[in-house]
Amino acid sequence: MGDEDWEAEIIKPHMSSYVPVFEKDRYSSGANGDTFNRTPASSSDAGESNKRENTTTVGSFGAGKGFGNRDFSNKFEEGDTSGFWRGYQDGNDSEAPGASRRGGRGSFRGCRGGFGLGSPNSKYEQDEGTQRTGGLFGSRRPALSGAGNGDTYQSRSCSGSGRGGYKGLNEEVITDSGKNTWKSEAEGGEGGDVQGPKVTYIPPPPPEDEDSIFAHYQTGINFDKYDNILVEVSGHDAPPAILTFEEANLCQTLNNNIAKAGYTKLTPVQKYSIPIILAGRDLMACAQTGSGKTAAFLLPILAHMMRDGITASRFKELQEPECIIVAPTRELINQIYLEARKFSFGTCVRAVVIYGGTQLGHSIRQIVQGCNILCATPGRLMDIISKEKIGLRQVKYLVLDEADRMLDMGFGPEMKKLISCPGMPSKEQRQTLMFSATFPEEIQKLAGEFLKSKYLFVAVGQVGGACRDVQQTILQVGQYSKREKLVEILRNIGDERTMVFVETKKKADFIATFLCQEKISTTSIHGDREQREREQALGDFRCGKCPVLVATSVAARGLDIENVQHVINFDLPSAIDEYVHRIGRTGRCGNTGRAVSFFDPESDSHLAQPLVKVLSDAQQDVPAWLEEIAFSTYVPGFSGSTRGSVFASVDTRKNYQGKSTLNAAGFSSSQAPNPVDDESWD
Ligand SMILES: Nc1ncnc2c1ncn2[C@@H]1O[C@H](COP(=O)(O)OP(=O)(O)OP(=O)(O)O)[C@@H](O)[C@H]1O
Repeated sequence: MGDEDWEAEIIKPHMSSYVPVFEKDRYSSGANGDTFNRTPASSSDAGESNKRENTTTVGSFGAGKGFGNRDFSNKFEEGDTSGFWRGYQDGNDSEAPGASRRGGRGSFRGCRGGFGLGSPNSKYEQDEGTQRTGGLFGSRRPALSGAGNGDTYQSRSCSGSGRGGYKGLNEEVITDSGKNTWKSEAEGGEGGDVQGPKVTYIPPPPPEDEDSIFAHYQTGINFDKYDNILVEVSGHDAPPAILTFEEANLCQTLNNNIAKAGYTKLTPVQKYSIPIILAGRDLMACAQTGSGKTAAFLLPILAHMMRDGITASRFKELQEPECIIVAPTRELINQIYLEARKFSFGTCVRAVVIYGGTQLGHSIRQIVQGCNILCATPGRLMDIISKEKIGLRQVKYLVLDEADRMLDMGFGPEMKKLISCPGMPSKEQRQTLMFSATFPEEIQKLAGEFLKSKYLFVAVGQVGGACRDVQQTILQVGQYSKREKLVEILRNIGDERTMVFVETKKKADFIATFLCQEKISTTSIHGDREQREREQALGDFRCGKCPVLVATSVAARGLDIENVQHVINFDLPSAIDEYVHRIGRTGRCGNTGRAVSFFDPESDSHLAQPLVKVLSDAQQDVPAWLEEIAFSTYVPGFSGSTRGSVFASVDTRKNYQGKSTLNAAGFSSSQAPNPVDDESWD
């Protein structure tokens, strides 16, 4: 997109969006069971929808093929290799780059802009539709297309035209190793080399009233048990932990905001991280999912800003934020932004969020109004920097949330570009903070490039009460029995909020559709859905309208949703760390939750050993059959990723000689008085 384009976009008025929801009320099986129908939200929707429908569904299951239950099941199990099923069963489906995305196998090809969803914003949408239809790239939209009388649910509208697929703004990338290292934004950003369809989505502004800003959920019955969790701090001259918010000596406004947020007690990661950050140290912190890492970095950063007498940000074409926070998914960065807005309430600190899948002009408009804390996904951040709307000279704090993901091969290159951008202060001149629930050894080594050599490492243990916050069950379920088992479990669960994780985007659509057919209100989120659809899906799940959310790993990290009581791993992820993040969507902040995982020995045997380790570390029952598989696939020297028996990850600075301290959180300070050879570990 050229420089002028975003300015043109700016004058477009905000348009509300129409978003599909997989919901039992709005879907029904066709009379003959062949077509999965969607009742248009209104007749005008339908009209608009049909007018714009321009979908070629050759080989896809929109063309009168089965979405009736029986057909569905037969095709799946008999291995029909036509249309959707072929793509699906090949196991590559939309995640794979190359051939399968570009068609050639008959699945999900040739759809050019066909998103037949009715929208009252016809002009606006038509513009978008025109671009999609006429453009080089096929629409990525998971169309619910209004074709003919009954709308036909097309799970994935297409994956590119004959001229090669557009790699979307939010792709899950399968690397050569087969490891899914999706990255949300970095590919094909609006200002990047790869030109995609013009993105016009403007997210609705968050509510402004104080009650909404400070809305929070209750800590759970196990919150107090956090006090017994072991914490290890490694590195030297670590400042002592604090036991209370008062000890942090924050300014009155921050204290008020903390109280309004309902925080009365520090979590272990906060007890250790807040004083470390206040002391100006770089930090790598590894703590259990849902244990308050966001506030652990936001509060001391804000405290510093207030202490330094930050001046109110004002309108300027080039903004120079003091703090940049990056996270791997759009939804997560938005959540972090909302936390930043909450804690900075009543101060002159202005937080801004920008992320892909939304109109670039909108991002720029937000920034030019003033920006002290910039929350961004990597692709959009680099776009905005290249457009010279953000200068980096004033950056004092760089935060990588889900840091292991931010540094892996998906986002690592983007992050390296960021720290070598002109103007970005060197690591000696800025404070760099990394947070995650998992820190594999190889990633810790990469992190050295970003952190001062004397950074501190905080590892919060998972033994004690918190380990039982998520009750983990592993069931041996073969591929062809999974759907049946899923329905059985969901029927037992009733209306309790449940996230169902699957491995691929197509499968997410497929399972969501299947569940709707089973009259279970379901929505889905994955990287091929339009951003407005993703946000709507999350909204519907959050408010309980759709108590089941089918998701790919795009939703595995960071999302903090009240009352998620269950996580079901319909497919296990390829890596154990991802498993840890996924089950962490439940059992947050001292609440309890359950995770059920379908283990298919055909495809999941490589996970047996790390799973046994994770289960036993968390004091969960380990099924005998799993132990047997783990034993038969025994890999000598395996240490369960980088896990120790107490901590999810440990400091891997190999020749580290400093004393690390192991304390029940908050009971004593941690000091590591012996200086270490700072470079010795790499
Ligand atoms: N001290 C506290 N008291 C009460 N609630 C808290 C406290 N700290 C955090 N919370 C709440 O706990 C929830 C989880 O926090 P947060 O999302 O920061 O966890 P996290 O450690 O970043 O999780 P993940 O690893 O999944 O990203 C949030 O709703 C947050 O508001």
